[in-house]
Amino acid sequence: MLFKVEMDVNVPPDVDPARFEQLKAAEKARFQELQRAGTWRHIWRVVGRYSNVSIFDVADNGELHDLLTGLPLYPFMDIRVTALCRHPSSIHEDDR
Ligand SMILES: O=C(O)CC1=CCC(=O)O1
Repeated sequence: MLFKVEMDVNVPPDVDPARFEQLKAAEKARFQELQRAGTWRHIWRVVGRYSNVSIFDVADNGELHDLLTGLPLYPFMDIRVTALCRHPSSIHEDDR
């Protein structure tokens, strides 16, 4: 199942900068692991914001929930999820 996931990262003003850099490094490592696995299919930066738009390919809602809530930056994120399905005109067989 494909999902569009929009993530806004909110950096708390009082966060320890070194701690936040550690969390960002952990987030990047987890992202690249999931990207290699084909689960986190795409990511784009939203211009001018500390936000991204991503496409996830997971088995079900529960898998996506567990994955998102386990992200290192999850405590600092606002997340919006939109379920997607294949457009009938798509030429891509894997759009589902
Ligand atoms: O920078 C972000 O938008 C948050 C994030 C997601 C994957 C990653 O490496 O950082």
